[in-house]
Amino acid sequence: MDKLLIRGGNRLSGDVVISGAKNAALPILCAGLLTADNLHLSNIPNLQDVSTMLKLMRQMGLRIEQEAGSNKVTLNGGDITKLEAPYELVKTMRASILVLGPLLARFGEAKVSLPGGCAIGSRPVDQHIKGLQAMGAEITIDAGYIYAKAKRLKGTRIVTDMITVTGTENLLMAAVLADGETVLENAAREPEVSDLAQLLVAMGAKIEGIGTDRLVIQGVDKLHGASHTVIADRIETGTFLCAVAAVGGDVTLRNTRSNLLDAALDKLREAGAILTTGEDWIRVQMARRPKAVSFRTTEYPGFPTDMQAQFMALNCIAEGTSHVTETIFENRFMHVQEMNRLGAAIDIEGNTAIVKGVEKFIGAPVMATDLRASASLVIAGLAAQGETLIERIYHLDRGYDRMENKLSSIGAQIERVK
Ligand SMILES: CC(=O)N[C@H]1[C@@H](OP(=O)(O)OP(=O)(O)OC[C@H]2O[C@@H](n3ccc(=O)[nH]c3=O)[C@H](O)[C@@H]2O)O[C@H](CO)[C@@H](O)[C@@H]1O
Ligand SMILES: C=C(OP(=O)(O)O)C(=O)O
Repeated sequence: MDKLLIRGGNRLSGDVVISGAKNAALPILCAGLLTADNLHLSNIPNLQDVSTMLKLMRQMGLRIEQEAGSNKVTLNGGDITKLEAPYELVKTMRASILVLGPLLARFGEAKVSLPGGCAIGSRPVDQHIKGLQAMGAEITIDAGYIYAKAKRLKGTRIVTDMITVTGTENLLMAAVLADGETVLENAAREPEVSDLAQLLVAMGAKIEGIGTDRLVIQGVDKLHGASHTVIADRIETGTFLCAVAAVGGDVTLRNTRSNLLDAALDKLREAGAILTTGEDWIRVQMARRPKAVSFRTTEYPGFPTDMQAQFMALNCIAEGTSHVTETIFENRFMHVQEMNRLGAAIDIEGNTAIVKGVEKFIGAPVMATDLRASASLVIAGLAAQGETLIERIYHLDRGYDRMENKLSSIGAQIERVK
């Protein structure tokens, strides 16, 4: 199993090109199930979850063309034969639940494995199911599979109990081919939801309220092909910004947008980073020890839960004490124990971590437990004195496009070892 070996202490400098967003690319690939025409997609990131999603799509009968070494993918859903997402693929990637809405909307039938609970929380899909049932689907759950059937989904008003990102995306993809009007209240406003909605509009869908918490969809009979460029990955962007803020340096991130992560950028400025931004770049300069910053995670446009662990790494070596409150997932502090192994001083009280800044991390062997926890350990390793060996980095590979290559190119000493 691959591991990452990091020798900490190097300042970072140079340019990094940010990839397309994982959390936009995954639902967008599922939109390929909604039409028999070609979807031409660009800026698809090269990461494990995308490979898994493409494998799932191929199994269903989608034709996929992908030029080697390019970030372009063409999908054709003209010959879909298998309306099923099996456990073997769903268990490695939660986003595979996103095939449920499109399959049901276009083919009236789907069999999708229930995604298992994972390290960050129980993550049920009851809101996806409740919404589809409200649209007239008959849904049963048997032996770990969701069996869904509907002659044609019917538009209706759906109010989800909480804001759910993939729940909104699943119901949106169901609603675009439903009969009549669907109103999604309490919709997620994450930029990745809007990116999916923009693609659906390019395919002929009728959607109003994009970017708001109320999406109004007029169902159409058929969608057609389209071309779309996936938005920049704001979480990859934030991860690199945190790395520079933790170890110091001067780095410009290209192909990204500062207005996708305002809350995180405010916190970085508070921590002492100097940020300058252009239309598609962000420059970060850090020449001091970071200052501790307190925050609570919330839905977009608030501080993203997917950046909590990386900022925790920064706080560990900051001047002062911070309070970090996680409000989205009930078990997203798995990195705390590993950071304490690297010399951090973190206590947990309920859903708040109290982080007392220490002078430095000291390198040690640690274990990655989930995707963003892995990224936070990489940041800790880059800032640490001595060597850090991170095990189980398959979590990192799920969601980052060649992270160690990008970090090496700006001066980090990081290598993949067996
Ligand atoms: C592939 C993808 O886009 N993943 C992102 C998506 O995950 P995901 O879409 O799974 O996260 P949700 O927004 O659905 O989850 C928010 C909260 O609602 C709960 N919930 C959700 C659905 C449901 O049917 N019932 C229920 O109880 C969840 O357990 C969680 O506590 O949004 C999360 C929150 O920004 C991010 O951390 C993930 O990176
Ligand atoms: C939790 C995440 O992803 P997923 O929903 O795919 O598990 C993430 O991207 O941080």
